[in-house]
Amino acid sequence: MTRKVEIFDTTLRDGEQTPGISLNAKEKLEIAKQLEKLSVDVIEAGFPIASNGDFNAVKAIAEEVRGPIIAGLARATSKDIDRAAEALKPAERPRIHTFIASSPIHMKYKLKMTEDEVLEAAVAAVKRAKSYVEDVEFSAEDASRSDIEFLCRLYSEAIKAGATVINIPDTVGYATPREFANLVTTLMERVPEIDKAKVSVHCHDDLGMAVANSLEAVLCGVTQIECAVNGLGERAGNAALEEIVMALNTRKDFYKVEHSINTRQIYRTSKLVSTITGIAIQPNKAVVGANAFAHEAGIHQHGVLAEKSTYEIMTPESIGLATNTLVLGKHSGRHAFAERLKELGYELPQDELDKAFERFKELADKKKEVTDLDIEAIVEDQAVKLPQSIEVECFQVSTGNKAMATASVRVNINGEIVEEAATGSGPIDALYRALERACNIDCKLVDYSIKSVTGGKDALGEVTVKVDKDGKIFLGRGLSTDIIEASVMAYANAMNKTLWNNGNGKSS
Ligand SMILES: CC(=O)SCCNC(=O)CCNC(=O)[C@H](O)C(C)(C)COP(=O)(O)OP(=O)(O)OC[C@H]1O[C@@H](n2cnc3c(N)ncnc32)[C@H](O)[C@@H]1OP(=O)(O)O
Ligand SMILES: CC(C)C(=O)C(=O)O
Repeated sequence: MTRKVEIFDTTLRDGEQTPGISLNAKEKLEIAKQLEKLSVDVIEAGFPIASNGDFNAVKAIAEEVRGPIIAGLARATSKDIDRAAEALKPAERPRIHTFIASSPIHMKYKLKMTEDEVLEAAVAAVKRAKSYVEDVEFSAEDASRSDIEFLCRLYSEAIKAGATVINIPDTVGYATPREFANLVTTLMERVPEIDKAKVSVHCHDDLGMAVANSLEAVLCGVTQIECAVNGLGERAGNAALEEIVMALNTRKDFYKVEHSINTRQIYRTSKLVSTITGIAIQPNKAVVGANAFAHEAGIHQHGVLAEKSTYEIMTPESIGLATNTLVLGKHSGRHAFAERLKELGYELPQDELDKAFERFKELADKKKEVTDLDIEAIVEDQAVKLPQSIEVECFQVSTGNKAMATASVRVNINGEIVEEAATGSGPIDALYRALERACNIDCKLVDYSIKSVTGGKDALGEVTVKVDKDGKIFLGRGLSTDIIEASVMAYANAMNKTLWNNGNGKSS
């Protein structure tokens, strides 16, 4: 039978120790209910002695959440254990998690206790916890920097005292995967009573090795992993739940273990935790980051369009995400662009598609990401385009609150290059006057409007103008990330139409 690894979620305890997070009982309960849906085996709901608020949160979770074991943390002291027991009273499946540090550094400087005193406190704590609940977890804090002889003695005595779970923490994220595997294996071999308890690990991410260390421990035979959603936790955080679970899933061929997590709830859980804690998820975060299922490069997009597994080792659906995304940007290719146009309902003939793709690439050089609205704007702009008799080759404008706006333009009118300059009440007015002079068209601007077609600082601006020429109104549109350029394009577009109306336009 395949071994099962239990997922002990400590988002609400160690996760809450993330600098800047303080959750109230209602928020903790909401997260706990989502963790229940995620189907974690254990929810460490808090540290009841820490505050009345945390006591109440653990109690509320113990009252309302059914299914997972509900754990409360306690130092190896009577008052902590009594408080934890009190908070956990309503739980269907309570667990008291008691701990004491075992490393020379912690014992000498923090606890000011000898090995024997720590051993005695640990045994007394486990026994006291056991007097309240059947399920007692014992952790030797800073195990990875502890003396192995002492550690074996400590775990052995904790199990004899009634611990049902012994947890091996890499409290300060110091161990390397090989060292941590050696530690776990040594304890498995040398603690005589170890088969009477579940063996757990709790890894921190100070050197970015929390997930790797936890997974190494799985290979050594541990049956519980402690982790937190989005990798939250003290300092650099804990092993990220979603990374561990998806590694076990995706590489089941390698780890060969079962777990109970409903992976389709991962994305929702991650979002909820991020929203409630206010800790944003970095875009390149494994599994749940915004880019985890996004492809930008043309070669990758082409591969994914042909067969998703070319560049996706797990499906977005498996974590509860509707779909992957092909992000259109400067690295994208024709395949992805054409596919997006199709999704947006545009079926363009090849020559128009080529033109639109060219404009898309020009825009992508200026913008980080080209959105659907940008693409629609490009296609629609192209659809209404008449052959251009007037092409603005370049323009320049200078303005200031204490200076007269001056503009110059160079225009190609049916192959003839004309340069002109003008002043105006503002940069747009100056440019429009220069354009009128260069094109020798006597028209009047009757309406000017500008709007942002897309969001962000690098959004496309769309300028629409109405121009009166001999009593007739001509509409012009311009689109650019530069609103001055969009204004020039819009006016040139309207003037171009006046020429076509007069029969002066020329097919380009
Ligand atoms: C590795 C971990 O993540 S462990 C969990 C860490 N989490 C937290 O500390 C969050 C909640 N903590 C708190 O609210 C507070 O620290 C409390 C309520 C637990 C204790 O507060 P205070 O009584 O004011 O003590 P303070 O936090 O300043 O110092 C810790 C005390 O606990 C002792 N202690 C630390 N760990 C343990 C332990 N496992 N068993 C027994 N005593 C311990 C320390 O030696 C120190 O004792 P001292 O007051 O006699 O010097
Ligand atoms: C309480 C223990 C498990 C802990 O949080 C740690 O050692 O990091």
